[in-house]
Amino acid sequence: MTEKIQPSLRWGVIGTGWIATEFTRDLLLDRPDARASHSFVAIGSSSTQKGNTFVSTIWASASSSAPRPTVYDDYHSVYNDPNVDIVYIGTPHALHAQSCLDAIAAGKHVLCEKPLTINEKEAQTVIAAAKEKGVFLMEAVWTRFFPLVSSLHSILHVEKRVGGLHRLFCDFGLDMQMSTLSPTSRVKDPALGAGALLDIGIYCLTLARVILDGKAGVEASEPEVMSTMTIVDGIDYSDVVILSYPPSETQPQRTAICTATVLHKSPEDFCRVEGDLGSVTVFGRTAAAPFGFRIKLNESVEEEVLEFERPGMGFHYEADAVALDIAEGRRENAIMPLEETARMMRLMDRVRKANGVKYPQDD
Ligand SMILES: NC(=O)C1=CN([C@@H]2O[C@H](COP(=O)(O)OP(=O)(O)OC[C@H]3O[C@@H](n4cnc5c(N)ncnc54)[C@H](OP(=O)(O)O)[C@@H]3O)[C@@H](O)[C@H]2O)C=CC1
Ligand SMILES: O=C1OC[C@@H](O)[C@H](O)[C@H]1O
Repeated sequence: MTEKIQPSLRWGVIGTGWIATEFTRDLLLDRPDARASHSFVAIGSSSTQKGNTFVSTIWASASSSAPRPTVYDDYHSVYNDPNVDIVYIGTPHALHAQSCLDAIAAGKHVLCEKPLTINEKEAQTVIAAAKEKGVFLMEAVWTRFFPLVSSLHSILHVEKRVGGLHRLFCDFGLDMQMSTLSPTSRVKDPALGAGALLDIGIYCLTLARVILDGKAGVEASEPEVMSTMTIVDGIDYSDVVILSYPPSETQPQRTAICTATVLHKSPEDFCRVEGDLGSVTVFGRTAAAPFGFRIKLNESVEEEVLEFERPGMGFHYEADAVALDIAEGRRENAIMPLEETARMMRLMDRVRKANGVKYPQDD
């Protein structure tokens, strides 16, 4: 029997901040169960010194066999590097659209951090460009790829352990110490796309979709939306978004109450789903980093606890999925399809518009 060749990707990374560091570290981990292999060939940074520090810090602890990437003091050199298969975009929100367009124009596949862009209009432009160029594009909503999320979906929608679902509560709160941050911080500056909804609220909306929508894909039903936002210095510090899904042939009416704030840390039990037969509580560091969930059936006093370990932070789940897609000639991913990204951007546009939160890109 011939051994199947594992897909491999050569990454170019732009931006050398927090997420780019964690993403790169994770993909360099030795993983016995890896479904794909990843190497880093180019890093683009605003400065060579920053880029070199990024590489020396990460590669100091990476496997010694991992080759070091070329460091560029700009992003365009990464897009134009012939050794790069795919560009990972880890810059602030407002830069995503242009970086995606530039990478796509250079013929590169793209994995771009969430949110793909500032609004749906920009997202549609980027999606159209990727389709026209025939390259792969995905918004890096990494949580969708966690085994925890697929297990939760299967327990709720295939096994139907808690029966028909009624309500979901999900909170993503972080104390970002806003008063101490520079006005140019990406989580404070509206020009960079700051605001709780686009940065962290998106995770609760994602869990609401994955959990309350049986299909969680393009065929999912459209909810009614109600919302309120607390706005400080032009950005939303705290949000409440209520999604009300109409009853379907297979499910009763369902309501999701999604909250996000940059002022307070949410509790470890950050999400609860209630159904006819019981409830499920999802716990973890945040809605971006769930560790497990507990199932409590009405008839039982015991809770069943499922915990999920992952090597590193868990960024390899999305990266392996991308590598498999590209190796098999797909130009989008079935778990995070482009229409789903557009739909999520549309939902966030509606919430912002209803509450008067506007970015320069909305004009
Ligand atoms: N999936 C997840 O769990 C997470 C996702 N994210 C997403 O990742 C993206 C980046 O977030 P994060 O890593 O926290 O941000 P950081 O501020 O830590 O890093 C952003 C990097 O982008 C580059 N950059 C280019 N222009 C600017 C600018 N005007 N201001 C600041 N940085 C700039 C810089 O790299 P350089 O100077 O080298 O060019 C900087 O280091 C966001 O889209 C965010 O939503 C963030 C955290 C977690
Ligand atoms: O995606 C994210 O998840 C973790 C948060 O710390 C960060 O601000 C956000 O961008």
